[in-house]
Amino acid sequence: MNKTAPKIAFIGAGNMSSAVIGGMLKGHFSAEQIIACAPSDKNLKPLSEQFGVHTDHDNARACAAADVVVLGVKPQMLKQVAGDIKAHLAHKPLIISLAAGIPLASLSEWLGEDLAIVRSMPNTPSLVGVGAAGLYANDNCSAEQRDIAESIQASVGIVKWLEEEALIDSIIAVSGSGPAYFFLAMEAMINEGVQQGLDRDSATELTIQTVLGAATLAQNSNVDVLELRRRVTSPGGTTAQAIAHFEEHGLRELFSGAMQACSNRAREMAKELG
Ligand SMILES: NC(=O)C1=CN([C@@H]2O[C@H](COP(=O)(O)OP(=O)(O)OC[C@H]3O[C@@H](n4cnc5c(N)ncnc54)[C@H](O)[C@@H]3O)[C@@H](O)[C@H]2O)C=CC1
Ligand SMILES: O=C(O)[C@@H]1CCC=N1
Repeated sequence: MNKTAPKIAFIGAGNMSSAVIGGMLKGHFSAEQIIACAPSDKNLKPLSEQFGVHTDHDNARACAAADVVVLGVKPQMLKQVAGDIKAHLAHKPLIISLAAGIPLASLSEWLGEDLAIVRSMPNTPSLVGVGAAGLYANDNCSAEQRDIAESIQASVGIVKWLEEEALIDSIIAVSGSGPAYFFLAMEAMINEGVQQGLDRDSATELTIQTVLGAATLAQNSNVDVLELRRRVTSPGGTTAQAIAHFEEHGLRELFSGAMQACSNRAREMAKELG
């Protein structure tokens, strides 16, 4: 393996692969090192035009030349793709699977029991360098391979190594799917802002800045989010009314239920697809 500039093949070039590739290029990786594969040009063209990475329609050829193979296809496609590339992994590249709900046991069975495999659960804010990922490696991974997996994810955001594979399903519930919860909340806030008379552009800009501001403040404060909320909430004031409405209507239970549904679905997918 080329330790300084490993060749990295992304199999699947959709939302998540594009987000990681885009973020990597803003970090210390070069377009020269990266090849993205997909059946059609629809996803590949923007990647070659925007980022200048190599592209190919041939998964097997890209895998045969790679030090690291990142599996970025839908979980439903993974078994078939694994079957197509298995014969081209004799040089034992590091495999990184981004797939939700596909356990290491299935990946090893489909690709080769002796391969070093890391499960990674990133999220789409990787594209702008503020991703959050959880990693879990099988016992075949060397320290050097763990470092490579970590350096790919660390170039696009924060990384947490997990003690148990099952915790990948918790990472999905918190950060893998998490951006969607906030996009939904933002959509609702924008629509209500418009309902109350703001123009859509202003409502959108103010909502985005508020979410960014809250996250940035939480990240840079030495107090917890509960205290930060208290500081917004004047007794007898406006925020208190909004928070009381959320509490009365079970916002906490809604989050718990949604996040449990999320990780339960990952476990179901493992039974259906793994
Ligand atoms: N979208 C997200 O926020 C996250 C997704 N993931 C995981 O990332 C993986 C990819 O998800 P998305 O990027 O959202 O899906 P997507 O549908 O946007 O991308 C899938 C890509 O695979 C390509 N593809 C389909 N068949 C192929 C084949 N036979 N060979 C090579 N490429 C093929 C498609 O052309 C497309 O480029 C999934 O396993 C998902 O669980 C993980 C974390 C977050
Ligand atoms: O919805 C999904 O299945 C993927 C995994 C985490 C985020 N998106």
